[in-house]
Amino acid sequence: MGTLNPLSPAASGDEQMTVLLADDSPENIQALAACLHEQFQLKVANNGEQCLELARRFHPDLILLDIEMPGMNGFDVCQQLKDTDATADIPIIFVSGHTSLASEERGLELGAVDYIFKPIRPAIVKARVNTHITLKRQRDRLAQLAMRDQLTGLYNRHYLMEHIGQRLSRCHRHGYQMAALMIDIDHFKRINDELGHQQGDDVLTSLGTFLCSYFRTEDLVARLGGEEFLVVLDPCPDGHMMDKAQQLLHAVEQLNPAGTPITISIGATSVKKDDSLGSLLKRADDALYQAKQQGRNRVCAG
Ligand SMILES: Nc1nc2c(ncn2[C@@H]2O[C@H](COP(=O)(O)OP(=O)(O)OP(=O)(O)O)[C@@H](O)[C@H]2O)c(=O)[nH]1
Repeated sequence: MGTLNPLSPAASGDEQMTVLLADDSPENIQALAACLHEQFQLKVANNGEQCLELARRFHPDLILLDIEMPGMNGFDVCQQLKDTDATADIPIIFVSGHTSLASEERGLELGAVDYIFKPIRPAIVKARVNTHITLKRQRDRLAQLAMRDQLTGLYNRHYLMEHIGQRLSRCHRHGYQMAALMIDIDHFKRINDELGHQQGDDVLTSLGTFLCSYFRTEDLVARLGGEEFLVVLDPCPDGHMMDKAQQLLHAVEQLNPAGTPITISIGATSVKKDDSLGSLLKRADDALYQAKQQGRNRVCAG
């Protein structure tokens, strides 16, 4: 979860979900682990700081969080997790000896999805954890359907629209350069016509997998639709953009995706201040048009 390039079987429903247990008492950890270890992969934090660190590192599917801990208490941990983009979406269940309604109310107001009283009852812990894990699976699945292209597993145009803004503002704020490559398979229609639509699909899937492995995980690879892909090189100094695009062109010439020789045309553009997704795509698309006009299997800059 949370990685920039997809192709992981996210939310397929088969993978083991991870639950982070945060409690300073070894007895409490043991009691929770006894309820959950058969079903889930468990991570354990013995204090608030460690909980934050493990949440950032492993992005668990659920956190069971004690309130009274030495140092940072559970409320502060919850607040910090919710205030941080990378961890804000992790569901949290408080598990606490504070049985007052005021404490439960505070926990839920901070964004926890549930609150369990100590001493715990195993059946209650299992039932509530299962409910929230099921909801998490369903949420991940919906996000997968909305944000990924179903054929290739790559991010789709909708994902780009939702997420490119963050990348553009980060690049402007920190003053580094990014570039976009719009990639289109040459004469793709012939592959469909001569080898069949299924072979066309296999070529698209194979090229998508290749693009994901070829670029760094920080870069963003998406399928815009049809036989058109977009790669956002993040970061990419201006001087490197054309080299990278040329290298890709040659790599694809050698690739033979699904046993079919192909070439691609690329429209390359560097990101400008005040770019929107629309203006970026327009420049890349115009450059791609030039590459097609000039005979294909080439890169043009826009
Ligand atoms: N197999 C398959 N074909 C698709 C998919 N989406 C679009 N296509 C086909 O992609 C082809 C695109 O054809 P054109 O737009 O004429 O482009 P082209 O043949 O690649 O020609 P140039 O881009 O000018 O080099 C059409 O035949 C579409 O039906 C898909 O998901 N799977």
